[in-house]
Amino acid sequence: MPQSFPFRHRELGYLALTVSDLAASLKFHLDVVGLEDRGQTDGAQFLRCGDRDYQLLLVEGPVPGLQRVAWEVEDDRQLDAAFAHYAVQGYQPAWIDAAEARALRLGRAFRIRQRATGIAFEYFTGMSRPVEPFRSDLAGIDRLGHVVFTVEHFDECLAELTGTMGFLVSDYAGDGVAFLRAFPNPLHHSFAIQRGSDDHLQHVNFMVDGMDTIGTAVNRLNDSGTPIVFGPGKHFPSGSIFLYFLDPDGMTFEYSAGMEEFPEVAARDARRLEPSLKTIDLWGGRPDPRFGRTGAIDRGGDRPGA
Ligand SMILES: CC(C)c1ccc(C(=O)O)c(O)c1O
Ligand SMILES: [Fe+2]
Repeated sequence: MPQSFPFRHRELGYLALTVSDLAASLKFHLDVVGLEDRGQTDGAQFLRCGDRDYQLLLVEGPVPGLQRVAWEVEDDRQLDAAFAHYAVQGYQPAWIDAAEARALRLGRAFRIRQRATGIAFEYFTGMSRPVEPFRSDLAGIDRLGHVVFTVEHFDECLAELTGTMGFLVSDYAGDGVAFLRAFPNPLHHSFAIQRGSDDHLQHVNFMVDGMDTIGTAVNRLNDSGTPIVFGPGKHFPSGSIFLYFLDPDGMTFEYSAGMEEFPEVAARDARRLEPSLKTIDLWGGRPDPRFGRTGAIDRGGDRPGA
């Protein structure tokens, strides 16, 4: 991390997703995935798996995919610094208005659009905090973990993420995958990109509390008719045990247990891992063809910063 970088992330805050049938997706996320229902406002469904009010926001629409990736920064000073930084860099950041912030249960937030992909990034502070800690008896989820995109212009995207957007590379798999941490958050990756022939959502990850939870999930997913598309297996880069499955729209979600953490100072350098299937699954599994295929990137609309 360059010492001069002007803002500090807290964590990946929430993801806003479009789903084609909100009732079906809500049932899936409550009864199969194990998220907590935090209610609806203006047709948007809030779902929780962490210490803030929500980590997933579902909105019904014709094209399933990602609306935005939202990052919590450490405090209001960091938010103002991030806004000023993006303004100087020519991103034209736009604050959301007070009514939208209230509807989203946030203090303040602004949005930009990533140049290489058109992905909307939101930065916020002040999401409301429930008094009760989150507990997922069904699925043992600890938190929203990371989001991964397939991108057409991989090199430009990576240069932007590490150049102007404040991410650090934890590992590469060949020259086709980069795992990125949101400085100074210690997780090996909160964001990753893989090289592809177009831009789309690859998967959304929930971190869970252990191997038993992954094993139990295999049976729960099978019993509910949820397609498992990769795993259980073991990722070499982060050292996690993983399981990928599809939501009702065919978007890929992942449970993973365990992840390397990085110190803020004197972190190890990024490794360039061999681009083999073994790097992705040390146990020798192979993904189903549906793995990481579905999920459009919403590049427009009527939201501020869009
Ligand atoms: C297959 C994808 C890109 C992948 C690879 C490795 C890890 C990890 O090491 O944790 C992931 O989480 C992935 O999603
Ligand atoms: Fe993942």
